[in-house]
Amino acid sequence: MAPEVPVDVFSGSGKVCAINAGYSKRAYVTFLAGNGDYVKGVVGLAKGLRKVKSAYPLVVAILSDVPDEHRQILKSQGCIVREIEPIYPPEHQIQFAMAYYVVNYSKLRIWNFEEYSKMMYLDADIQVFENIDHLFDAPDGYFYAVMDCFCEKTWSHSAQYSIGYCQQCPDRVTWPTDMGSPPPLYFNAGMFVFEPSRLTYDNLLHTLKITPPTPFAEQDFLNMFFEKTYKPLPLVYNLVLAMLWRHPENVEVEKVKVAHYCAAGSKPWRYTGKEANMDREDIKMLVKKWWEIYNDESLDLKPENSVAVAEDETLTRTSIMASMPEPAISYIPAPSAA
Ligand SMILES: O=c1ccn([C@@H]2O[C@H](COP(=O)(O)OP(=O)(O)O[C@H]3O[C@H](CO)[C@H](O)[C@H](O)[C@H]3O)[C@@H](O)[C@H]2O)c(=O)[nH]1
Ligand SMILES: O[C@H]1[C@H](O)[C@@H](O)[C@H](O)[C@@H](O)[C@H]1O
Ligand SMILES: [Mn+2]
Repeated sequence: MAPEVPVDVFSGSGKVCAINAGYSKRAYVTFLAGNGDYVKGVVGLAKGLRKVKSAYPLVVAILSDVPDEHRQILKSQGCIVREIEPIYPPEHQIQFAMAYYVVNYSKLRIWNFEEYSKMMYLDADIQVFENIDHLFDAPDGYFYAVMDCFCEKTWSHSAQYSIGYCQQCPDRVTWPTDMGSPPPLYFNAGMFVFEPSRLTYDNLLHTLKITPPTPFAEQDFLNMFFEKTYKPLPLVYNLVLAMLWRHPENVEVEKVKVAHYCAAGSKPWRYTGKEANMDREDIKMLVKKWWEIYNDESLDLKPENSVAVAEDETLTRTSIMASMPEPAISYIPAPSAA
């Protein structure tokens, strides 16, 4: 059934904006920084979402250092490219679990994408194997994400790691009473469902200003900020690959809907098989599945839709986006499921 089309938000263009139509108030969103190879991850993700016939478009929040050539590739794959300003944490001596994690604070800008009522954030190193659109139907007012695992070396700075505690198997090592109460549930921030909101956005930025950075950067920050509204999703919605060898009893790999290639050495576009655990059959299978999607030309955006991209680029920017830096955003319809 055709959704109701509300008032045109394109200032003075007189055109009805599909962004504002009911069906397009939801979108997937990812984040891209720099001129490196993460762009491949976004292309793979765009194609993966098309393969599973997602009904919603993929917005890519990019920093200004993403080269033009990469922006064009993303648009040609049907992505909605939105440039965002970087966000920095307050200055502080801190060692991030990975030095580049500092860039991820900029992700907080996606709370300002208020023309969407609900969004699902996916890291560029994520791939979807099944349609997960139904997660948008989860009740509003919560922050949905999958619980993380604390067992990899990236966690060696933490109290959890030092005593061998992991929330994925809380009975293995019980939390010692002399360490206070056990930490609250902690999610991996590579995948989450949230509601953009100016109020939340302002609050996030304000709170960040008074919050010293910590090793997992915005992931720690979001865990703290959304502690009370966090609702855990089943593991199949974000399989952090280390789960395969850290908690095999919790994983049924054939049921996984979303794989997160975050384990050291597992990014498919950099995969060599040499790092620890990377010679596992399940890892090889998941890397192969990623490449099959990435290389599948039938999943490229069809040329007839690309024309729509070019036409839409001539539209004036919405007032909501007027504060965004150039280049102007472009809107394209949800990628065809064909
Ligand atoms: O040079 C880069 C580095 C990162 N990214 C983007 O930032 C995301 C996060 O980086 P990784 O996927 O490499 O990080 P991890 O999965 O190891 O990190 C986890 O912890 C991070 C802490 O900052 C974030 O919360 C991230 O979403 C979460 O999955 C990438 O997917 C990608 O979307 C880039 O675009 N370019
Ligand atoms: O975000 C991080 C990262 O993705 C690591 O690779 C993983 O081992 C951690 O559990 C997670 O918190
Ligand atoms: Mn990731």
